Amino acid sequence: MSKHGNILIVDDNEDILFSLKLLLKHHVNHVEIEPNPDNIPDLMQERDYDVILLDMNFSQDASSGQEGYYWLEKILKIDPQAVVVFITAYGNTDKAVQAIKAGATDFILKPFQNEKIIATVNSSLRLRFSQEEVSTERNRTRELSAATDQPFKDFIGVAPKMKQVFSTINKVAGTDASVLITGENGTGKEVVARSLHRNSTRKDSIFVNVDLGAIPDTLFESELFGHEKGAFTDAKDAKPGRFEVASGGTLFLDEIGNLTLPLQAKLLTAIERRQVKRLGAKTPKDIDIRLICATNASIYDMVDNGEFRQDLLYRINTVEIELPPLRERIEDIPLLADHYLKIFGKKYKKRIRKVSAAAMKELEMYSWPGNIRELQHAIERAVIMAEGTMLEPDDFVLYNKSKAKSDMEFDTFDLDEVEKKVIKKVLDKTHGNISHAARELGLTRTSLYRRMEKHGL
Ligand SMILES: Nc1ncnc2c1ncn2[C@@H]1O[C@H](COP(=O)(O)OP(=O)(O)OP(=O)(O)O)[C@@H](O)[C@H]1O
Repeated sequence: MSKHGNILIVDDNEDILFSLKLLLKHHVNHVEIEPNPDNIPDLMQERDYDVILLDMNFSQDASSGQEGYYWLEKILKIDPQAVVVFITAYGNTDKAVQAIKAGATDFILKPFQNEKIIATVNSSLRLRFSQEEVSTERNRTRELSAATDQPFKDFIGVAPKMKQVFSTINKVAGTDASVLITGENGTGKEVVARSLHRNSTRKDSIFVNVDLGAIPDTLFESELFGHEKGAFTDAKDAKPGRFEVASGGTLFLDEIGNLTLPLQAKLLTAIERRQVKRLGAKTPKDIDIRLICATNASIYDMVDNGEFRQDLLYRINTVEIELPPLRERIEDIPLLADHYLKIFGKKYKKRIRKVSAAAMKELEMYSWPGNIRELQHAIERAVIMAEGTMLEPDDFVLYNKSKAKSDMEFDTFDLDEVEKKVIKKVLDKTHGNISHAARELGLTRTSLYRRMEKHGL
């Protein structure tokens, strides 16, 4: 047994107190004994106890155990993670079940068997330490997610495809269904995952984000499932995995397409069994997570090519949300540009009213390979560079700007072909809205219809 751990023993029988102290003091760091349960709250204020051994029956009420329950409740109120082991002379299965239901971890029977006491205290300490690791990891993750949630939590979109996304989020957020979010880089997959969590019954619990693309294969298991101390050379301390930390909340696995086939098999087993086993551990732990995955790869092609397991795909895609690239939601560009203009104007203390009409036209024409993230950076840079009160085309440096025009570059000068291409492009942009398309093209609706018919559009 380790010499770690502080133990508090509360029993009105002084003989028991002294014999337990004598037994345990060689095995743990500190043993405190206390005959009067009224002093428990003060003792817990003074020191952090890892395990509390608590008598069920104090003198006034000899065998019902009611006093034990009363003090158990008090202890758990002070420290909901407290590990309490009952001491009782009247053990039977019913009592044991009742005690565990009430929040006790275990119980030991009088008369004592020394080995049994040491084993119980030892496993209770292990439980306490592993709870502490999980809660330290949780706090760390919570701080990180609070930081990433901060500046850009608004979720903007009026394009029909985005309305569909919002409606799906509303329908599935409250369920525990697994969701697969697909979309190019920077289209907002993580934003969607966070919104699903925020609108779920798990919203007061944790959201844990794991970027599978950033974890080397060799660390995958220990990162996701955790490890015990000494499980491998660098495992100096035990560490809970992301699954354990996320238990009770939502686990977001980003870049799921990056997993190798052997790792996919391990992930599938964990999802199916709802259990994970730390590296080096003997027994698995139950986990309760809502799983959200995301990918920018065409996962169905990967299944066809044997690169992604079909059975895993079926486990993770109960509901699918497809995020459109920014170039297919042009009407959102002015809204997003405005949104980020406000944020960065404030950040850099610049009074910039708007994006000029000429600049906005360029933004709308650009293909945005990096999607919203690229737009965000473009606006940030423009805000920093701008000298006037409006963002002008020259304030923007768009990556491969020529790409902006690529749709409008023609490999023919045949006027008919060029006309067909232009009309098609405008119809795409207006999502087939004839009135809007006609207005953009400077045509009447009737003449647009006539031209569409001519080109078979
Ligand atoms: N609808 C939206 N409204 C406002 N901002 C958004 C929206 N969608 C995404 N963003 C912002 O765009 C940036 C990229 O979004 P996010 O990280 O969610 O994309 P992603 O698809 O997960 O990217 P990657 O594939 O690279 O992980 C973030 O800063 C996010 O706040």
